[in-house]
Amino acid sequence: MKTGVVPGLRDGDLLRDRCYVGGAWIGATESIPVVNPATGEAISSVPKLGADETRRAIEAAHAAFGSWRNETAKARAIVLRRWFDLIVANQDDLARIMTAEQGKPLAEAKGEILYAASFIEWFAEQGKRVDGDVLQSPLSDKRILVFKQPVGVCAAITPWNFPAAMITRKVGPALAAGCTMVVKPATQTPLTALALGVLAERAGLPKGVLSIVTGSAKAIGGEMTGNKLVKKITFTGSTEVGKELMAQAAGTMKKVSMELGGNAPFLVFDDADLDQAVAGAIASKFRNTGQTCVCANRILVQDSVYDAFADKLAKEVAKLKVGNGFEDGVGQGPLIDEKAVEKVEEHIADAVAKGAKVKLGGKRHALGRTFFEPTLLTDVTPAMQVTREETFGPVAPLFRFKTEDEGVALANDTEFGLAAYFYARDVARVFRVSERLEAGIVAVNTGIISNEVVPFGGVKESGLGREGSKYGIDDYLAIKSVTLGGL
Ligand SMILES: NC(=O)C1=CN([C@@H]2O[C@H](COP(=O)(O)OP(=O)(O)OC[C@H]3O[C@@H](n4cnc5c(N)ncnc54)[C@H](O)[C@@H]3O)[C@@H](O)[C@H]2O)C=CC1
Ligand SMILES: O=C(O)[C@H](O)CS(=O)(=O)O
Repeated sequence: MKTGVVPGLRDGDLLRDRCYVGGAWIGATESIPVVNPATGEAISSVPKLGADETRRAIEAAHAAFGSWRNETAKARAIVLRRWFDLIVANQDDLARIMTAEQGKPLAEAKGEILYAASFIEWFAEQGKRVDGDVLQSPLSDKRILVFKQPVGVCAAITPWNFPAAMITRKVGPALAAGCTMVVKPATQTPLTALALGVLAERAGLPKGVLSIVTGSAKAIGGEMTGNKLVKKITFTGSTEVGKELMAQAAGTMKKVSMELGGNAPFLVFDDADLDQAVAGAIASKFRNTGQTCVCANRILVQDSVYDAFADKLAKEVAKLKVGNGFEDGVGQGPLIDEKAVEKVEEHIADAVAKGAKVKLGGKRHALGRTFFEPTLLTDVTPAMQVTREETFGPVAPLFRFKTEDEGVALANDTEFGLAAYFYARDVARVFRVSERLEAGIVAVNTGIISNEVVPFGGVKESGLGREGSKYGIDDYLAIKSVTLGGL
């Protein structure tokens, strides 16, 4: 196996340049380079697979489904727990592979590995609590039972910004429920996914239960959404692609789960603790260099505290260290690619052209490549692109509002509804605003909402379904009623 360029990697066997299909590691005549976004160096390469290999993975998942679903939930949990233990034991190597291919600081990557592992641990247990029902029959000669059964072969397509967690948040519940799964990771970050496959194999996951395919997104996605053997599609990524996949899946009536784009408002009311609000804004806005779907995308500050908040926030943003994720103390890695930098520049230029002011940053970092200065914009108005589009970068645009009603109306003025944050201390206001915000995930006096217990998902055009939590396994189950007559 190619070891590639991953500083400090101890177990080179985790770095795979082949795909895991039906329990075999396979290559292809063509390959796709995997590049370190911080340095531009080629780390490794992965096979350019297409519809044929995807079909092979789906058929292997179908063949494995019968025996995997017939295992007891406890037996499945034992294998998943072994996988969890191996992920935790290999946390450092997995994080190094992630930092090399995605760029996030090593400490943040280690955090993601534990976050990813938590979904395997959580759903190993949740699988054992999938119970049916015996219902009160309205007829004396009948009994009514409810069975919850695994939907079957599932297919997952995942994004580059959380190369581990977005995979385990899908594979965990699917396998715990008794389903089998084929995963297509993002083209930019396949190595973390393949390393997770190595550990799943070491954990004793039966061949075919999990496959990981890399290559042409359209060809692989087309096979996943069109193949009759696939009963569910689960996708995390942009709303645009999510809609495309949903339309493709409709042809064979597949279940779909969609975790899509966001445009999170971050409200600071006049009764907020401003220091807490600043800490929350830093945590939410600049996590993963602003490349998460739940990042604060619009920071809305009540008039009377606007200047004080802006000054405090500027002081903290100025402390953020930009650099290679392997360097100590770096809190902001590179953006994933040149296209991402151009989108950030476009949003800043549009805002300034329409009257916004750059209080801090505003341009590409002196380090070059895809590094960008953490940026604070003030006097931002709803006429600007940053209001409507997800920046997906380290830009904090500050808007003003006067009244609570105006703040909530501004916050809700978007077709997205994934996360929403606000800082306030008045209890009545906390309940009023929590209930009025149009989002699937609301955070009060905190900037971080991500753990395995929280039901994660959006409303409006941010998606369908919930991942993680005690609800996350439901999307991988089908409810069957059984009526016994003639009693
Ligand atoms: N709601 C959530 O949890 C998340 C949402 N996102 C959203 O995704 C965007 C950024 O992530 P990206 O990876 O650039 O999104 P993307 O939608 O371009 O790609 C996501 C995945 O879909 C694949 N893909 C792209 N086009 C496809 C097609 N036609 N058929 C099949 N697969 C296809 C990609 O290869 C990747 O694996 C942002 O809008 C962000 O908000 C990203 C991560 C999490
Ligand atoms: O891809 C994302 O942005 C994640 O869903 C965000 S989180 O789950 O890590 O908060």
